[in-house]
Amino acid sequence: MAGVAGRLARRWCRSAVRSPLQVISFPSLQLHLSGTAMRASQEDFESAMNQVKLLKKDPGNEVKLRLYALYKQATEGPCNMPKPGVFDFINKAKWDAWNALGSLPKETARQNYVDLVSSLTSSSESSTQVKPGADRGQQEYENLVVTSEDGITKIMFNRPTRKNAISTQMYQEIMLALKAASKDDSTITVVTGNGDYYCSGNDLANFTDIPPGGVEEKAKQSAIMLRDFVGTFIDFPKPLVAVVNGPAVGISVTILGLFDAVYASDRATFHTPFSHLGLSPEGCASYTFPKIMGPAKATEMLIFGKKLTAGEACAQGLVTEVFPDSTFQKEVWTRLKAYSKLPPNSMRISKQVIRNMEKEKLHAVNAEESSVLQERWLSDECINATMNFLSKKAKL
Ligand SMILES: CCCCCC/C=C/C(=O)SCCNC(=O)CCNC(=O)[C@H](O)C(C)(C)COP(=O)(O)OP(=O)(O)OC[C@H]1O[C@@H](n2cnc3c(N)ncnc32)[C@H](O)[C@@H]1OP(=O)(O)O
Repeated sequence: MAGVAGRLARRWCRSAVRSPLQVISFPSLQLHLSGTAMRASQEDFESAMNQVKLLKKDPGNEVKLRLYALYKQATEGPCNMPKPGVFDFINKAKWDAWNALGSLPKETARQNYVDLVSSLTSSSESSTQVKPGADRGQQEYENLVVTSEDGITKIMFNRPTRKNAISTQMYQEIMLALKAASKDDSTITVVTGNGDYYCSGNDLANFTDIPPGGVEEKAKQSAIMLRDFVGTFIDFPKPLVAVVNGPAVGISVTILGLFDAVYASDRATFHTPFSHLGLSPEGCASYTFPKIMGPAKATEMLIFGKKLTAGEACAQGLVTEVFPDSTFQKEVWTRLKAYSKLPPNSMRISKQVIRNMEKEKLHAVNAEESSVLQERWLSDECINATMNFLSKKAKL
């Protein structure tokens, strides 16, 4: 283990830790954070405070609630306050958000708070550059092509030479693209892949970019990023559709349980080889998959790594409908264009009604899965499997 970690460590690059501690104050919820975050210097703190003051837009109640919850968790630990009454709407929403963090450690909550504020500053910068409804992204994103047409924003994974494996930068880009899509004037958002694959999951080379803090620090940063990434899907407010053009692996499969519809080519396969990689499920699949397909079928996928055909995934409820590959694009886009003309507010509200009861639970599951994976990434089983893939000794 030490030898392998050492080999990984030698490949580590820079990655100076930028951890601003910020104070955010908006009229409806006065949120203050004081004290010192784990890795934030006083200088970072002051500069971050200034950045927050420059935010042009109120980030909205959902984000403010998350900030509130993380702040409370970071400063007071798990929620142990009595639940406010049902008619005390604001305090109940705050209590719900805090309580949903369960036993998330104070340190992690503190760091997540800092990261959230940092992502707010970058997404507000990007949203000022993005024109709603316009083709927005070819130069803005390195690993995505984002277009908006006919009321549909399409987010396409664009690393076909690596089977659309999701690099660290790509996780960030997907979060930014989703945040922009949630605010643009499209009615439906679609995620798809360029090339023969939909997505080969996490880029296994992500774990070779180790920061000065070492593998433990890397695992911690990855868990934070994973939690934020999956959280963006949980909170996505509009109908979200996956157009699965080819094989899908790992995290690109697990998050399908958070989509509102999944259309698949009959070339697509669905594979979550977590045990083979020394990992454990993420993307809320430990909760959504047993719900969707029943525990026995979920076990075959999530524990034994059984690869499903598109037809099998459809029979088990993970996929909405399968199309022959030869007509896949035409049929799916014709259908989506028709759906995109439905009244947008009605669709959003229906999604809320269908999903909102589950949100709290999903955030708690996400936090738990991310913290379990933080440990897994440091295990011999996982390090050896990653090294085997990277040294070309193993493939799925
Ligand atoms: C960090 C925060 C979040 C983490 C969340 C946890 C997520 C978990 C997961 O997603 S687990 C799943 C991880 N994915 C894999 O294990 C897939 C690995 N890839 C393969 O087994 C194969 O590449 C394949 C079966 C997907 C495709 O095989 P084949 O058709 O033979 O193509 P190649 O192997 O030649 O692939 C072409 C090129 O792409 C590189 N590549 C493909 N997938 C990945 C990947 N996931 N990570 C890194 N690189 C990948 C592959 O190495 C080839 O590169 P090369 O041309 O050899 O340089």
